[in-house]
Formats: sequence, C-alpha cells, structure tokens
Amino acid sequence: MNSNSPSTSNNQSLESKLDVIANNLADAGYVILQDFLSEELAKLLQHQAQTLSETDFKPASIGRNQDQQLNSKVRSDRSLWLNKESETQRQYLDFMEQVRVGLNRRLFMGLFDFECHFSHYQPGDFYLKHLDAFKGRSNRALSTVYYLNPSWQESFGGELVLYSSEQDSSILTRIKPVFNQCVIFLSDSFPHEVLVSHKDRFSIAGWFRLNNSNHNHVDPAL
Ligand SMILES: O=C(O)CCC(=O)C(=O)O
Ligand SMILES: [Fe+2]
Repeated sequence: MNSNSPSTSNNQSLESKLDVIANNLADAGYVILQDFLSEELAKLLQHQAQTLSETDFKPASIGRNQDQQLNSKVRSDRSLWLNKESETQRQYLDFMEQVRVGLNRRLFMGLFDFECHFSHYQPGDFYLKHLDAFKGRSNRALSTVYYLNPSWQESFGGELVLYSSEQDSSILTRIKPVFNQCVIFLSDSFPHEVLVSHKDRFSIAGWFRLNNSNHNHVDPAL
C-alpha cells in the first residue's frame, strides 16, 4: 500500500479511504469525506469550475426530455459535463474510476460507469427536494457530490439537506459545500435538496450507474 498516493490526502491511502466509503455505505447508505482529493487537484478543479462557468455552463436539466421551464422551477443551477479532453477533468474521472472499481470489489454493487458535471449555483439558486433515482426505474446507483468552495460560511446557505427516506421526511444530515469535501449516497434512498445559496457555489455532481441493457434496449443511453 502506498500512503503517499497523489490521489489521496491526509496520509490516508486510497485503499483505506475505500474501506471507509464501503463500510459507511453498507451501514448507513451514505458517507461524508473530508480531504477527498489532493489539495493540488482540488485547486485545479476549483479554478476550472470558476473559469468555465463564465461561458460554458448551461441550465441544468432534471431528466431526459424535460422542458426547461419546468426545470427552472425545480432547480436553477447551471452545469457542464466533464470529459477526458481536459487533463484536470481526466484526473477526477480517473480517481472516480478507482473508486468505482474499489467499491465493486468490496460491495459487489456492479457499478458500470460514472458520469458527472460541474454545477454552479449563483446567489438565489436552489434545487428542490428530489430523488436522483427511482427504485427499479433508473440506472443511477450511487450519487456523489464534490464541493469546491473555500471558506464557506453558515450565512451563505446552500447546504445540501439529506432526508431519511421517502416515507420519513426527518432530516438525516445537513452538509455545507466546503472545499474538498465529498458526499456519496445511495441514489434511490435519500430525498435531498440544495437550500438557496447566497453566494456562488461550485461542485461536481456525479453518478455511478448500473448497466441495465438487455437485448432490445441499450442503456445507458448515449
Ligand atoms: O449540489 C448538491 O449539494 C447536490 C446536487 C444534487 O442533488 C444533484 O445535482 O442532483
Ligand atoms: Fe440530487
């Protein structure tokens, strides 16, 4: 085991980080991780999110074929999908690939791939309570949200609120979008919302997906 792996910080090896993620997902269904990436990669991603959001982010959607007027009542952030053409984005995608493989080894979840986008919530933006996946109807298995906001303060709002379940609307936890923190949770288990943000708020929202393809249906859709 290499405790100086560039992909991890606070001297915790990737393997032990994966153990923590897997154990918490198995016990609680969610996990909050501080110092998720190296400081260096976190800063590069932060810089890129800020720079690209000026020109390249588009209104986020809430599903395939949804009209944008409906979308903007539910969420008002803007987003940009990551791809491997950018070296910085590739490093994030490669790290999450290691997480995917590590979780499959530990939990036999059959995670097939990972997709993610930068999000920018401007002052006043929000995302109403929703589920990222509906039981048996979606290939999103695990949601990940990685935050890129140094010195976030209570008064800035913008917390992610996780609720216990669809049946039980008590609050499970509230998460401030602080720099280099990542939350991972079962996509079909926890309704969640982003409270109105009073400052620019940057993150990367992602999903590990299952492959639900069968002989007459190709999934994930391109
Ligand atoms: O930014 C967050 O904290 C959560 C975003 C979210 O729920 C989503 O994009 O589906
Ligand atoms: Fe979500």
